Amino acid sequence: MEAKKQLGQHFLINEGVALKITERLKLADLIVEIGGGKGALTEKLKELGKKTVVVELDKDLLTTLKDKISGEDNIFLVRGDGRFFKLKKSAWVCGNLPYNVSKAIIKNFVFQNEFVEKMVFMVQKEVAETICAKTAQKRFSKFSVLCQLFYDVEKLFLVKPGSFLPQPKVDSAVVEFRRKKNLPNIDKGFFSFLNQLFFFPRKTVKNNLRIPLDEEVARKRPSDLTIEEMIMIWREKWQNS
Ligand SMILES: C[S@@+](CC[C@H](N)C(=O)[O-])C[C@H]1O[C@@H](n2cnc3c(N)ncnc32)[C@H](O)[C@@H]1O
Repeated sequence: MEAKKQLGQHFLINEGVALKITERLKLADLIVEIGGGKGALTEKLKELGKKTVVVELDKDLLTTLKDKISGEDNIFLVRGDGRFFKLKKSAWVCGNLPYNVSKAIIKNFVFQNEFVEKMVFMVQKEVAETICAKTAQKRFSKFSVLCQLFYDVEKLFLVKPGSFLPQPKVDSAVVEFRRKKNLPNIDKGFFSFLNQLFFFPRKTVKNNLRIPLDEEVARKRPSDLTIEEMIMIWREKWQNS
């Protein structure tokens, strides 16, 4: 079966990488893997002996996967879309994500943080850098903020194109998300505020928000603010404006 480009199918052929990913999941009770593919990661998850749900969008691959895990009581295959998959109980989430929708999949689980203590994802190297970027760094963006609001994030290691078949044109990296002990006290309104704050990322905070602000803050770009400063502006200025 040919790999489907539109589904970001680059299958892992480096067992060492699969092992390094699953090692981070040893303490999970329930694991959800997004994009099972031909089962490179699923097979290593099988060895952990944890209850595992594998979500795969491509029904042809589900047939391949079913053969690989036959006789396993602990592994459940589901045809589904990682961008919309809803958790009903607490789980640790992992996956070698399809590049084109990796951000949408990550957002889906970030917004279900009450169920997800840990996530380990392989993504394009630049996406990993965006996830982990800090205030004022080149890649610090709205997506970095979304990832770091509820999670401490860490880039674990790089993976070269030769670890996949077919080979992608870009490098990959594995990132870990660990839920923070103290979650920020925000509600849905904060996300509308964030959209407005980053509406024109290159413009100033003042231009984006159009509310009275301290002069020093007003002149900054959105990406020059820390997450704590964003929350403070939202609470003290935006909600009262
Ligand atoms: C990069 S491959 C990884 C496959 C396998 N886990 C591995 O490591 O070899 C990504 C997998 O995600 C699947 N996929 C693509 N879009 C998806 C989506 N929206 N939801 C769930 N799976 C998806 C693809 O069919 C493919 O099997």
